[in-house]
Amino acid sequence: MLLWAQSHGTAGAGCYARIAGLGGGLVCLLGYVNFFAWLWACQLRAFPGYRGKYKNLWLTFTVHWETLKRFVGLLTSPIRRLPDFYVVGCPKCGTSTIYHYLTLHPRIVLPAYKESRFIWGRTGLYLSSLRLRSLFPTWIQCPSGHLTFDADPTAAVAPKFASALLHRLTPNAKIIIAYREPVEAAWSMYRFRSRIKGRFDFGWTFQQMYGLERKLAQSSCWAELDALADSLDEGATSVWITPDIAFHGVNSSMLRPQRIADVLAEFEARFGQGNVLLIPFSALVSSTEATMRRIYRFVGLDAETIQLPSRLNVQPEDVMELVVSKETRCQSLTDDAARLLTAYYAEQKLKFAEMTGETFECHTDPSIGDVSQGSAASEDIGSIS
Ligand SMILES: Nc1ncnc2c1ncn2[C@@H]1O[C@H](COP(=O)(O)OS(=O)(=O)O)[C@@H](OP(=O)(O)O)[C@H]1O
Repeated sequence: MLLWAQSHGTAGAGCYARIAGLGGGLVCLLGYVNFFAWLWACQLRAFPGYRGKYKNLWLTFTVHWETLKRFVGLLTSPIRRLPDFYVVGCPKCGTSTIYHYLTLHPRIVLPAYKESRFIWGRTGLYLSSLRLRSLFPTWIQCPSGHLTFDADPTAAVAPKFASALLHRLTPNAKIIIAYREPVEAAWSMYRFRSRIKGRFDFGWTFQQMYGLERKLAQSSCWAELDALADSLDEGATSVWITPDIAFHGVNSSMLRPQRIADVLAEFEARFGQGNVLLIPFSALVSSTEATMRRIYRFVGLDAETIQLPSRLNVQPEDVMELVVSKETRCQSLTDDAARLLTAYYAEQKLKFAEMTGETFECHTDPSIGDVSQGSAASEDIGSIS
């Protein structure tokens, strides 16, 4: 080529440069297309609600901007921080409110997302320290004396696996667990999930969603996750999950994550009791400001001098990229749902009470979660699964 360019003088050299430029451009374009397709397969798997937000991924400017940010995130992983603390649950227990208040503290630096969904493949099915770092600020953005965190309550879906993974990657992290009367929280999740546009279960009835989750509960995925947790406990520093595991994790967000006794037991077993803070939903609702100051103190931040709004109710759609239908399907808990959910959580509630001495306060309806209804409904649970 060089000899050809010499024999054809400057015109030949210009032509050569153009061909090289075109070739280079094509390689970059193919690389980008490849990365884009891979990244959005991960994003949509971990966060099906994105489908409602972005109708046509390829034609949306913000999607390309997000793609570039994630590319830079992955490239610069080695100089990024790992989270100092996690809000691991439970869903529908005020985690968006907690997240919002955390963002108000001057010594807290925001992660890329409110919920990383890292354990469900946000950065691919290979889960390692470098992949996790890519979602958090660099050491320059988050210098010493500052903290960063992840508020991902989907960790409560598979607490054994999540605690084993997070403990392996960040053994000194602190853990915050908000909890709420589980029947009420599960019902809140049903109402929410059935209104997220773009999800396959948009508009579903409670029976449909309950049936799906009972079916997913039969899968061998949960045993696979437990085996992965064992390998992490034995020293593995990274694991691969499967697309099937990711699907089960993301779509089991109504029933499983309210198994509060299991969530608490798994995280305490790995991180130690002193590093786990339980936040009752009732305290968050009645004294949001004081509860947030408690959280700041727990993670080692100044809690006294900062000004806070007194009582905000932040909804997940305010802090996540979701489109939620305004139509509110059947607001109050149906008798049928109350029976099924009460039976489902009866054992967990007793176990939690034994572990902590805490009881649950109900906000929507004091009759919710009456354990006496439990045995009558246990047959229904069997028949649906
Ligand atoms: N301050 C305050 N007062 C009263 N209620 C509050 C408050 N903060 C959060 N909430 C209620 O918490 C529910 C949302 O919880 P999450 O943000 O954890 O949801 S999610 O898991 O992120 O989807 C959602 O509950 P439901 O209204 O029952 O759906 C919010 O209304």
